[in-house]
Parts: sequence; C-alpha cells; structure tokens
Amino acid sequence: MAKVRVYEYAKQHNVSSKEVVKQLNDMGINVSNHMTTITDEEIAKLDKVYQSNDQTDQEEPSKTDEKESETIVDEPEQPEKTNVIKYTDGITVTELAEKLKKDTTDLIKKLMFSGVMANKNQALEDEAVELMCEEYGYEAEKEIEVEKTDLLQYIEDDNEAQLKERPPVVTIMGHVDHGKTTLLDSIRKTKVTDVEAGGITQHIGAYQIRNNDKKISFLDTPGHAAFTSMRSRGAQVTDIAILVVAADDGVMPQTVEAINHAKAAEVPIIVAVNKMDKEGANPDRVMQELTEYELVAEDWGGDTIFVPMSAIKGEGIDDLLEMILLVAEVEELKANANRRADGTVIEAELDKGRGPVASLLVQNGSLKVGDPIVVGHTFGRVRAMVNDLGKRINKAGPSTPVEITGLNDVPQAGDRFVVFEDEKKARQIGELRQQKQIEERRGSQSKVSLEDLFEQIKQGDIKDINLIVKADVQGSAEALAASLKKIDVEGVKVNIIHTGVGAIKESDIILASASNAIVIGFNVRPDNNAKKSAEKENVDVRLHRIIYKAIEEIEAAMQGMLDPEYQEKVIGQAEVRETFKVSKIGTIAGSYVIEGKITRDSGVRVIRDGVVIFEGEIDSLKRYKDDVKEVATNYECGITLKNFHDIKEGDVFECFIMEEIKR
Ligand SMILES: Nc1nc2c(ncn2[C@@H]2O[C@H](COP(=O)(O)OP(=O)(O)OP(=O)(O)O)[C@@H](O)[C@H]2O)c(=O)[nH]1
Repeated sequence: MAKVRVYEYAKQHNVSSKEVVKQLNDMGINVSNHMTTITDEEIAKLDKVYQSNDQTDQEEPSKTDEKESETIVDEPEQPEKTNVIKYTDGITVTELAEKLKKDTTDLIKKLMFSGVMANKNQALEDEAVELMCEEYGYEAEKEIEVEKTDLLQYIEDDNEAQLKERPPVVTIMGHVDHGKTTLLDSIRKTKVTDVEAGGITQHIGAYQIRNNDKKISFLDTPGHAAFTSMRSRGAQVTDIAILVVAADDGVMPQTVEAINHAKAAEVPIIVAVNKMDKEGANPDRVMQELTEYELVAEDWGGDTIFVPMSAIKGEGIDDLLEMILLVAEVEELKANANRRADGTVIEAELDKGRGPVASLLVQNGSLKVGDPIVVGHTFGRVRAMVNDLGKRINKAGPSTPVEITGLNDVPQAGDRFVVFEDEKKARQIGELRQQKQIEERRGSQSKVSLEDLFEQIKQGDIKDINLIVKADVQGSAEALAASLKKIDVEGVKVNIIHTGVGAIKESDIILASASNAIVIGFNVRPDNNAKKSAEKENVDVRLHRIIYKAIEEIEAAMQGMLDPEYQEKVIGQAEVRETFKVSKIGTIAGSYVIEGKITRDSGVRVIRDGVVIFEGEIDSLKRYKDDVKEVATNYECGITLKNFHDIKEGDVFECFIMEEIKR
C-alpha cells in the first residue's frame, strides 16, 4: 500500500499537521514535519487516537485530492516546490482559497475552527495564512510586492481647491569663482537676520528668506553637480536656477554646463550678471555670449531675465529676489499645506549624539513632529524638527527646509520622503524598501545602452536619444554634435544635451545618468572618477577616434544593426615616468604599468591630459635589456611605439585588444 504523509493523514482526520506531528513524537515516533511519510503501523497507532474524530467528520476528501495524494506519495520525501504557496501582503480569504484550490466556505470554516472570524473579502494576517497553508499541507511564503515599495504611490492626492501658492525653491549655479557662494551669503545676510533677529543660522543645506512678505527657499550647495546628482535619484527639487556669470569674465565652460544641466531638468533660468563693480565688467558681452545658448535678454527681444549685480557689495540683490518671485508667479507654483507631507532629502549624516539627522525639503503638505515617515530606504517618526535658524518647530509647510531626527538609518541626498498615516505601515514599507534596495544592489539598474537601444525604440520606450558629446577640441565637438543631430531613424530624434571639451568628467556621467543619456568621447577618455561613476551608474560611454564611425555606430544601434562581433577591450595602462632619446630607435618611454598588463601585440593609445594624441602599435616592449611578451601591474618597462616619438613624461599608454563578443 502506498505510504501516507502526515498532512494527508491530518487532513483526512480533520486535525492540524502540527498536532499529528506532536502526537507521533509523543508516541516516540520521530517525524520532523507535515511532509514526513508515515507507515501503516504508525497509521494504526494514530487511528487509535483519532478514530472518534473520524466518525464525526463529515468532510470526505474529494476525488481530485485523492489523486493528488497518490501522485505525491510515491516520490521520495523532499520539500516539494509545488507545495509552496506564495502570497503577498493583504491576501483575502477568497484569494487564498483559490491558491489552495479549496472552496471559500471550507476555508472560512477552517479559519473559524482556528479562532479567526473572517468573511471572504477580508485580508488575512500572516499567521492566519501560514496556519491555513499548513492545514492543507502547504508551506506559505510571503512575497514582496514590488509595486508596494514605490513611495510615490503613498503621496496623498491633491485637492485642487486646497492648492495655494508656495515659495519657490532656488539653486545657484555658474562657473568657478563667479560668485555663487558670495551671492548665497549675501542674500542670507541681508534677508535672514533682519527678519529673525537673534537667530543663529544653521547649515542645513538650504535656507529660507522673506522678501516683502513672500518667502523664497535657497539650496545651499551651489553648483550643478549637486543639483543633477539629486535629479539622477529622481528628485526634482529646484523650481528656478540662478545662473551667475561674472561680468568681467563672461561665459566659461562651467557656465555652459550649468545651462545644459538646468535645461535638461526643464528649470527656468534667471541670469545674475555679477561683479558689476569690477573695472572690466562688460554685461553686454555676457548677454551677447549667452544668446548662443538661447538665453536672450528681454531688451534684445528674448524672454530671459538678466539682473546686473554685485554680490560682494549687496547691490542688485533686491532686484534679483523680485525677479525670482516674478518667475515663481508665472510658474504658478502651488501646494496643499493641509495634507501629509512629502519631499526630498537635501543632505543627511550620522550625528554621534542624535543618531541619523536629515535635512529635508518639504515639497508638499505639512510635516509635523510625531509624523510616521519613510525616507528613501529608512523610516521612523519625526522626533525633533528645527528650521534653518536652529529654532525648534512643530510644523513645516511646503517649500520649507527643516532638519529632523528620529530615523532608523541615514538616508541619501536626493531620496524622497513620504509621511504615512500610521507608524506600522511606515515601518512595513520602510522595511520592504530596505530589502528591495539590497536586492537592487545585486542586480543592475536599466539604463539606456547602445546594445539595447533598438529594442527600446521598438517597444516605444524611447522617443528621443539623449547624447553627451565630449571631444578634444571645440571644432570636433561641434562637428560631431551637428552630424549626430541629423540622424533620423524612424522618427526617433537625437538630442545633444551637452557638448564639451576635455576629458569625460564625473559631472558628465551624472548628467547622463539623470537624463538617461549615452556619452560619446571623441579623442578623449573618462578620468578615473568618471570611470567609476559610469560603472556604478551603468552609463554607456562610447569612445571614438573617427567622426563618421561614431555616427555610424549610433545609426546602426538605432536600426538594430550594431555590429556585434568585435569589441575593443582595454587590457592595461602604463604611465611614462622618463623618456630617453636614442638616435636610431627614437624615443624610449621608461614606463610603469599602473593597471592591468601591457602586451607587445596590443594596440596602444597615447593619452595626454585626458586627450588621445596618438593611436597605433607598440614597436618594442622590454624589461631591462630583454624583449618580453607582456609586463604586469607594478612593473617597470621600456616601450617604443611605431611611427610616434613625441612621447612626454606623464603620458599614459592605454593598451587594448579586439575581443570577440560571445552571444
Ligand atoms: N569684485 C567682486 N568680487 C566678487 C563678487 N562676488 C564674488 N566676488 C569674489 O569672487 C571670488 C569668488 O567668489 P565665490 O563666491 O567664492 O565664487 P564661487 O562661484 O562660489 O566659487 P566656487 O565655490 O569656487 O565655485 C571671491 O574672491 C569673491 O570675493 C562681486 O560682486 N564683486
């Protein structure tokens, strides 16, 4: 006769598996769980205990159940995957009955026996689900519902009627030394202290001022890198960007970067023409130069506001503030102060005494002390709250920066936060998000890459392709950008969101990550930080030496015809430490392998200050006097190149091979 498992016996006799296991163990029969098979002899012993139950038991196992048990019984004992019932939070009685292939009424009855009164639409607690699964011989396994971990769905809906004007949030950007910090300090000094006399300004990453009864919030970290790194985390905090341009210096590379970062985020720009007090100040030149970037002054027929000023002397600040409020009015910035708060982390740190401390910008609703809150992948209750003057407050409305304590861990700048109605829910979501973060760190995020571009276009996921072009000289960058813009495959447009000269920098990668862009380097290389960041952020960086190849590659990728066969692989880098001129041989580069290895048959590029100045082949590779095939990391060697002798100390040799791609 076929063997029977504990759960089958338990079911036939309408008792729980747990009880049968206990009973058997009490009888000195060693069984571990509900899946253990029991012998006829053991069944006979059990029958003595449960016989009476049988007589009152009206429930007969159905035909299909019998069949099921027959198929299982012949197999050796093992925890069967098919016996696992997966469920998610909030599963109802009906849903569980379906999974168990049982009648809902049977399940309700069973629940009642176990002391759980539930109707068919009622959500079950984890314990009840586990108990019922066990009763029917299954193992319950709770799954995390991915959609449930998305914080944005818990933001309270806005009631149109309750929307009221809110203060604008402003970021100050511009080239190095054009006066961003001076401007921030100057605004704070003139506006904060005269309103809140006696307050000690705290650095909490942002501050708020009052100008003729209207408030404005300023983010304290100037520069576009911080701005975009927040955006790359999905946070849009800034409503208005102030572009500071020194009147004596004009438009500089980082001015252009700042413009592109602001434009990519679709944030309106106000130009502050600073250092007007200086002798060489030439505001007309600034205006002229900015027309190239579609920032045309109103006097010149455009709609960009230019404010001449001197941050150091405090001149023009009132005008600037007035203009900010004007733009804010046009933008119709609104929020509802009468609902649960949501917003973004500006900065966060672990304080020795106070635990995790986070500066938050409330973007909508009002944040109150005691609120249960999920912040990024952390959660807690707002224990104490201070404003930018270090004053304790109990409530903070829209666009207000505050510093809070009470979180279980330190969140990251750019993380979103949402207030929940009850603490239990906040904890649950917070924990789910923590788990999800761990899982996500294992897998990689999906960013656009040339390899899957065609797929994404086909599926309609992509309508525009965003590119960032960096090149060795301005002319190449412009030429390449212009040609790339002309590519049009099936109506998919190429957007050049930024072009620049010089090595690919971390800020380029951050911009690419935030805008889902691909970076194209023409005769330039990413520096080390950029490399690391590209790897971390999964940004596709394509390096080229020939313009038409770069264009061809993008075009081919858009058509799904990217040549898949060979791919270049960098195998190592050597730094030139010394050079020797030898009349017949040319220049020998006394080098040190700083990464990977150098092989004699690899291709080589000479990189000087992040720019590729030569690409060719290695002529000879020597250790002392001997020719060698390869040299490993941390070893010195002598290298000569074919047809290139203009080698200088500090040059980097990048060695590469062509590798077949296995698909
Ligand atoms: N004459 C004059 N000098 C100014 C003015 N604004 C700033 N400066 C000076 O310019 C220099 C740079 O100013 P910062 O405010 O540090 O410039 P920044 O843009 O914040 O510079 P980074 O933080 O390096 O990006 C300082 O020496 C300031 O004193 C101004 O309106 N007039």
